[in-house]
Amino acid sequence: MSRPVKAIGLMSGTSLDGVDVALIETDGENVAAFGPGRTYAYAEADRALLMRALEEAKPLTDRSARPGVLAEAERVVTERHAQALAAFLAEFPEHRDVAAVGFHGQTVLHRPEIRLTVQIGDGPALAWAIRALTPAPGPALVYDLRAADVAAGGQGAPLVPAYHRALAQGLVKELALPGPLLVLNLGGVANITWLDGEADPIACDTGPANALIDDFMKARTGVPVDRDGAAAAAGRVDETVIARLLTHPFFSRKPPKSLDRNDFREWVAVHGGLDAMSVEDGAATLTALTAACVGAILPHLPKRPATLIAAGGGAHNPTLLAMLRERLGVEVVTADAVGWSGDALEAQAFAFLAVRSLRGLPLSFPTTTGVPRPMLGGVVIAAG
Ligand SMILES: Nc1ncnc2c1ncn2[C@@H]1O[C@H](COP(=O)(O)OP(=O)(O)OP(=O)(O)O)[C@@H](O)[C@H]1O
Ligand SMILES: CC(=O)N[C@H]1[C@@H]2OC[C@@H](O2)[C@@H](O)[C@@H]1O[C@H](C)C(=O)O
Repeated sequence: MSRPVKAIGLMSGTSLDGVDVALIETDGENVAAFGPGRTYAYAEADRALLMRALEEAKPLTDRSARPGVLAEAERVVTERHAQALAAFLAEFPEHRDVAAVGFHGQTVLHRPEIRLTVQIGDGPALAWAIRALTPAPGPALVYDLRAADVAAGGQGAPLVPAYHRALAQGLVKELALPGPLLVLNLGGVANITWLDGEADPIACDTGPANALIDDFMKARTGVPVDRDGAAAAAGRVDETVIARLLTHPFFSRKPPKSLDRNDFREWVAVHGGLDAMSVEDGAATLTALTAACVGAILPHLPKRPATLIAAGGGAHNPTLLAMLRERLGVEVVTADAVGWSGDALEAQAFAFLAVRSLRGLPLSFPTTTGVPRPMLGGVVIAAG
């Protein structure tokens, strides 16, 4: 192992729930130690602004353009990240000597088929803000981590597989979990990494995870979450709807493949029949859809996974975990149960990727994003 450094990852995911901040010690190949992780929730007004930004980003063709509300959204995203980092370093002053910060930003549009992915968040402005929070020379900041992959013809997502692989190496040794492993992130969108010993990891997005559930719950109850899957547990799954929704051509495509947060919104609005369902039945059907979409990836994998490790916010939803067990017929464990942090995993991954970027190591691979060759990535603002 090269000398590990302290790195912080900052992630604002597709669920638009807040800014995740996490610290790890890493050399970009292995993880020497996990530090703390925190989520700083967006206020309702910020969330509404980001929702509008997603709408207004739809016609973008230039990834640097910030028309309409996007300029304000970028300013707010940058400010919330600076505030989140300030709060984190105030709580953990012993980590002000951090060497690297990975800044994902907020994806507002993802169209890899036209080589376009747009993450808002002003790297130079955040680097400036970080200078005031850390002793000189301060950390290097790495941002815009998806652009190079997409420009080279890759999907630009998911990027966490390199991190999943690093973590799984330790796990296989320590816990002797039966493989192959499937690491499942249940954020706004769901993505998987399939890991089998020395084989190249296979990764892709699988379909919606919480975004559709959150939007449905917000529209029907005013609260954008089905807390602990309570509504879904009380409802009845409409299997006809699930079967109809799974006819979308995305599900027959082999990995690598990736999604925009809202790719299934219209499809579900047209084919889901949710308006006619009770809150419980709608929640149950959308939760089962998430599990069924993960099931739909299994035929595309070289070998059936023996263990599924669930991470991301959806891992807190016991109804969803039960549906995954039932539909996939695999052992389902949570990331926390294997000693990882399900809530901090993505932010940790961007800390890890920042260090990889600084060391000139690839972030993505032909089997994870479909990029033609292992790909470097990230824009670096050096310390000092
Ligand atoms: N106790 C809970 N019960 C049910 N759902 C929950 C619970 N806690 C979190 N969630 C869901 O998890 C979501 C947040 O997940 P997470 O933070 O992993 O998403 P993200 O990182 O924003 O998304 P992505 O991984 O797609 O970028 C919330 O929007 C909510 O729907
Ligand atoms: C374009 C984009 O931001 N994609 C996100 C999104 O949220 C989950 C899934 O879709 C995943 O592909 C990706 O995030 C994770 C962190 C990734 O790149 O691995």
